Amino acid sequence: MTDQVPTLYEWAGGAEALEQLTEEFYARVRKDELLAPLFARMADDHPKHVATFLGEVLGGPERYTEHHGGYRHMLSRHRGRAIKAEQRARWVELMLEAMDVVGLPDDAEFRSAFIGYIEFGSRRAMANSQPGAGPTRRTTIKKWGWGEALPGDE
Ligand code: HEM
Repeated sequence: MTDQVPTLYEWAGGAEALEQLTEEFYARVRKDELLAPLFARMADDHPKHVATFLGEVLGGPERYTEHHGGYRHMLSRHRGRAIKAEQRARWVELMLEAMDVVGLPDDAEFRSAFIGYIEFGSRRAMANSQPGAGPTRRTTIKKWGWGEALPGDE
């Protein structure tokens, strides 16, 4: 039975859907007064890399680990950035907007699981970005699943 449950990655629509999401999201980030300064030197392929990272988190192929430096690279990109609480909150807000604009599935089960990860990941990113943040015990990308509500639950 459990084998038949799709991954969040499959449910979202795979790599293509996640790339659309991050393109839409970073287009908003670039225009946002709170976030634009943090991302002023972001490379053109940044949205694609974050889509690859999210795909791995959501149970898709482990491409970020295999080709983009994995967990440690992601961590190094947040280190020292001193992300502020209001910047994190805006990041989450724009991500939720982008999900609707690109039409990610909007069933309660998918959204609660995905948003749960967005909260988790953004809070970790903020904590690890603070000056003097210590080393993390984690060395690999955290995987995220459906949690308490599987697809089709009422
Ligand atoms: C679920 C939450 C998050 C995930 C999954 C995530 C993921 C990533 C990844 C994978 C990279 C490296 C991309 C690459 O390999 O090129 C990155 C870089 C970065 N992230 Fe995040 N991030 C998250 C939250 C945040 C938040 C909340 C902020 C700030 C408000 C932030 C700011 C940045 C910045 C400034 C960079 C470097 C951009 C550059 O290259 O100039 N991230 N993030």
